Amino acid sequence: MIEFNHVNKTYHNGTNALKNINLKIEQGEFVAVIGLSGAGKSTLIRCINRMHDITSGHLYVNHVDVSKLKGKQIRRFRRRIGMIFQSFNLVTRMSVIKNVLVSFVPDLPMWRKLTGVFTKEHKLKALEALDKVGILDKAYVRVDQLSGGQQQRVALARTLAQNPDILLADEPIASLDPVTSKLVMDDFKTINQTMKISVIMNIHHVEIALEYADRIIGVREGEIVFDGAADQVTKETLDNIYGSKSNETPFLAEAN
Ligand SMILES: Nc1ncnc2c1ncn2[C@@H]1O[C@H](COP(=O)(O)OP(=O)(O)OP(=O)(O)O)[C@@H](O)[C@H]1O
Repeated sequence: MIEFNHVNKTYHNGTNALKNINLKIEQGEFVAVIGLSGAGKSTLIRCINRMHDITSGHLYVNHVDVSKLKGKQIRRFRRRIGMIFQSFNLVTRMSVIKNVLVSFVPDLPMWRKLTGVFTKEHKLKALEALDKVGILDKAYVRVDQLSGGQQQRVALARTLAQNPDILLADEPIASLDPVTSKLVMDDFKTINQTMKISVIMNIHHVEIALEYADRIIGVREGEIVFDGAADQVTKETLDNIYGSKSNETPFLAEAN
């Protein structure tokens, strides 16, 4: 479970990115965080795995007080929380399987990871993770020979190999075409449903958020202005989250 208790986040330049956030996310939920650019979505997600420190309040992940973690504890804590980025974060000159294998040696520097010798068991686990996202046949292909959607699936497989409880995804489909985006979202959904991994995703495509997520959190100027089931989201909800800009945004036209 993830629990925010009166959480505030102020950056060094004085930007108040999160204001009194109170939130509980149970294990296995699929949550989409939506809102305008600059609303605080990334900050919200990145506080969960301590990529950002909160300024005040309490943030618990599986009853661990995240702010109290130090050094090695943070690295160990992050192993159970996968993170997927818009830019995939892969080593593109290397094979797909090597990119997945690095997840087994999280504490080594990247050069040691990539030159490291891996056990047969690690290789089998990596292949299994690739199979789960449907790209087993690409295991020995260089990443730079794959499409964007396939690269995002490699990133997903690398995260799955870590055996996470939680998957944080920061705009995972922002650089993908609509068809590929759906395929990647299908993977997230399957992973969420079959492995009971919580998915917390920051996403700009509202219609996709409503289609795939069970729960929608609407953020506006650092505050949660909506928190409810995807099927409860109305045009008024979106107007409240996006303000007057909602009418100008084409992807909102399909909602409701
Ligand atoms: N490292 C930082 N230092 C200072 N201010 C920051 C930093 N990161 C984000 N901010 C500010 O905090 C606020 C929230 O930013 P955040 O990136 O969380 O928004 P977002 O909703 O994810 O936006 P986008 O959809 O454009 O990624 C914005 O005003 C932003 O300018």
